[in-house]
Amino acid sequence: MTPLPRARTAPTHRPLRLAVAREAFLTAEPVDEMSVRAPILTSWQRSRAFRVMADRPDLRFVKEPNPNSPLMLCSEPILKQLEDELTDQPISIVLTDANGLVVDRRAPRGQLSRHLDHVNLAPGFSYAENLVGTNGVGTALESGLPTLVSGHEHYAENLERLTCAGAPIHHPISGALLGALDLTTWAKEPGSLLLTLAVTTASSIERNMLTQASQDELALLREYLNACQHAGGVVLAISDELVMMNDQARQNLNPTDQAALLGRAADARGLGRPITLVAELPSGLMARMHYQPAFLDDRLVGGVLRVQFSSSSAAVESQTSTLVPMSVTLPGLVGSSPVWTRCVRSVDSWYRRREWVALEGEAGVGKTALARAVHQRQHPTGRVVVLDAGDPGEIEAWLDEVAEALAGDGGAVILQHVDRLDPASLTGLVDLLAEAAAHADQPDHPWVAITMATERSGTELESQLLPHFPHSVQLPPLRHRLDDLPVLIPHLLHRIAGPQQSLTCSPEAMRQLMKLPWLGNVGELREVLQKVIRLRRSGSFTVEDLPAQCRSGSRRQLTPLENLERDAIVASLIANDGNKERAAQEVGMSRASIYRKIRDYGIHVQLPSGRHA
Ligand SMILES: Nc1ncnc2c1ncn2[C@@H]1O[C@H](COP(=O)(O)OP(=O)(O)OP(=O)(O)O)[C@@H](O)[C@H]1O
Repeated sequence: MTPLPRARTAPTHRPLRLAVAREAFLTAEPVDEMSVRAPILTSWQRSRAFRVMADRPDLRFVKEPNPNSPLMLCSEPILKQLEDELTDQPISIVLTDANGLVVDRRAPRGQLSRHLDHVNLAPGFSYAENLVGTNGVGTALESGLPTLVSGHEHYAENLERLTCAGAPIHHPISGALLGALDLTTWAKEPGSLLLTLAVTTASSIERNMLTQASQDELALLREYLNACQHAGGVVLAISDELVMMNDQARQNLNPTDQAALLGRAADARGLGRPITLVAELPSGLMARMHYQPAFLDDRLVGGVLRVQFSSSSAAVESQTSTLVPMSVTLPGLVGSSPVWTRCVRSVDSWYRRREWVALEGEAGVGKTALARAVHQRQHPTGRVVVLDAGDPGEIEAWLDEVAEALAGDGGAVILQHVDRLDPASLTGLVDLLAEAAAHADQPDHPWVAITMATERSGTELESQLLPHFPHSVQLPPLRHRLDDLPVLIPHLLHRIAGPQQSLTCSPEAMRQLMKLPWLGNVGELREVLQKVIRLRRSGSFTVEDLPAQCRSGSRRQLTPLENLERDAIVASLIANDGNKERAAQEVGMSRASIYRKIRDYGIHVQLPSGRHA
């Protein structure tokens, strides 16, 4: 049984002082800390950081609970017994999943039940702390500890008539947080024993799960060991609660690739049939994954993923360097994620061979910065001419500038946004490049790089311009290399505010920034940090210092493969004018899955028609 921390079990019995303290907190006045228990004050601070509105909490319907989830099935007999024991007591039993979604509620008919309906403490609604603020369910889940929240300790005004005792439920083997068991009664009722009862009930559910889980997991373990012995190579096994990974996977794959594989395995885990998937991992390895479901009798208990690596050029290149690309340090640029490092290394080696390069990618990913930096690494004071085809002004004059730059002595010429040129101007540029390409191997001739967006198939650009560029490199969007944020943020703060600045990013702000999609990439990150610096120039900035657009978004950080999937869904929604059914078909998932993923990934798409999908 989980021990009860005393501070969480002894609510203040001074409701008036507590109400005054809460009022002071909500109006940003100094709070008498003697009136509020420390865990409650900490939770209020989190609620404020989450922007919960105390007078209007976000009591939203999220989804119908799944009655067949392992948590629900294992809890059922325990909840039934408790319900029988509590007959006629004004106590409601609430079960939630790990996200605070209420999956079961049992309450005696009458006033309490009606009040719970009124405050949406009902199946399908979420009581997560980031939506509702301090409460027995959300705060127990957020802190991972049994928590009693009574009357005015609730952050939301409309919960102050209640006392809630929440106890987290953990998986008995993996220790993963599965949900919370909450007992709710009127605030005027004594609540001290409620928390003890909540904790013992949560423990009974965990014990019940252990009995069930050991059978399921033994069945999965058998399949996993079988695959390790007979298939060799990288093997993973995954169930709802458990992940197993053999030594081959741990020793040969870097953590980002491991996370990507686990993300893909997690996607496949609900499938009852075998499938084979091919995907490029963040390091560039091409992985061929064979997923085999595992059953105990007729019940799906998980699946085993066997992984082979194909000999694509990227894979071979990566494998020869123990799967992690070697890093190249470039002036003014930072980043150590394998995808970014691989691009840097490639462009740098082509530059050193004086071979021209086309850099592709979304706005702000660093195409121009990378082309400039590889040149400056070799020639710190060398000539760099950057000409923007996206804003050429008078086109004849722009082409003259290009001709002059190409005729110059050595150096680098970077032509930005060439995909934005109209066909006639593109032909003019192609003629100039064709002439320059004839001398490209001479040492005093400039090295040329072009930048462009990724979509280009079937265009004149592809047929006329790209043949002059023996190499193309696709720069990854920032959301596919979020592990670079911890180095990018201090670097950009330093660049924006100069070496004197002492501003740092707090861990909680970093966690929030890692959850955002960064559609404008490093350029957008730079703008966000510029705004932060305008308001704060020293200390550590928090979520509250971030611009409003950065405070919402998906609740968790997505894995690299989840990010790829998110992008595919967004592209498909746009291509299908927001029709979710057609988009689901196109990306090969069920209608229910696409709805779930749109919600999980926090997707909001503005269609060209101006509508939102
Ligand atoms: N790895 C990096 N390290 C440090 N700064 C970076 C990095 N990548 C990009 N930046 C910075 O981000 C900003 C945007 O980069 P850049 O202009 O090169 O993007 P781009 O891909 O050429 O964008 P666009 O297509 O919109 O012109 C620049 O200020 C650049 O210095």
